[in-house]
Amino acid sequence: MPDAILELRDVRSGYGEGIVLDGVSASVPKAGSLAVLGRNGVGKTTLLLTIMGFVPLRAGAVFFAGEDVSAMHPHQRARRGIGWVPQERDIFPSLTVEENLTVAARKGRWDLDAVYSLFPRLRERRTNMGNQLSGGEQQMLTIARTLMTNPSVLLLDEPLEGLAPIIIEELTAAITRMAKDEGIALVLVEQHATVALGLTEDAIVIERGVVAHRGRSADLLKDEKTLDRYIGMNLEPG
Ligand SMILES: Nc1ncnc2c1ncn2[C@@H]1O[C@H](COP(=O)(O)OP(=O)(O)OP(=O)(O)O)[C@@H](O)[C@H]1O
Repeated sequence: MPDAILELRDVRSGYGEGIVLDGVSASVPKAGSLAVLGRNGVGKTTLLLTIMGFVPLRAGAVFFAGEDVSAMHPHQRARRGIGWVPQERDIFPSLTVEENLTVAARKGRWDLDAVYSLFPRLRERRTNMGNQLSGGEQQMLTIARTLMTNPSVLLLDEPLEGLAPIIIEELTAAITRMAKDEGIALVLVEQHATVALGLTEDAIVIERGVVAHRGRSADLLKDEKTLDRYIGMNLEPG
């Protein structure tokens, strides 16, 4: 697929002797968005870790902007433009919000003004230390910090996990705005299928190491039978 920013070809990966993903293929168009769905433990996080290079490939390949990055270290992939937003809210606790943002900065459309306009709460908290933030604010800062590196694709690992409804609303609004940004593609791992499908154009469902279903997010959102079969109860946040 020539217009793909990210492409996984028959990806096989796992931990030690164990194989988690066993032939996963998927692609994300430039400025497109892909939801990665599936029950607990099917390998959604492993998929993101494999894209970043933290979990080694056993077979297959990962292409970014047409280049095979399979043999590259995670920091090389990050420098190429793959932005990873980990689940565990990775910020510097003893730096201020603004320092957390500026240490990550690379030239591009996402600068302090742009991320503050996406997350007004961070502008209000700009002089607070990282460890003085609520869980939701830490999640916003983790996303904003990755945006400051001006990635071409952003990998989001369960960004809404454990957050209060009001913060979930703010974050989904921000993710919607990011998804509309011409310059950035999204891969969104999320347990809550309806939220993830509302935020993305395309979706894959992983089961037993392979892509069990793929399609347009809007179509899957209406397809209760398929959702129930592959994902079960995790349809709503909370
Ligand atoms: N560091 C690790 N070492 C060994 N096995 C691991 C490791 N991390 C994850 N696994 C296993 O790999 C499988 C996939 O885990 P992964 O976290 O990718 O799933 P997930 O779909 O993201 O799950 P969840 O929705 O619960 O976050 C699970 O069986 C898990 O126990």
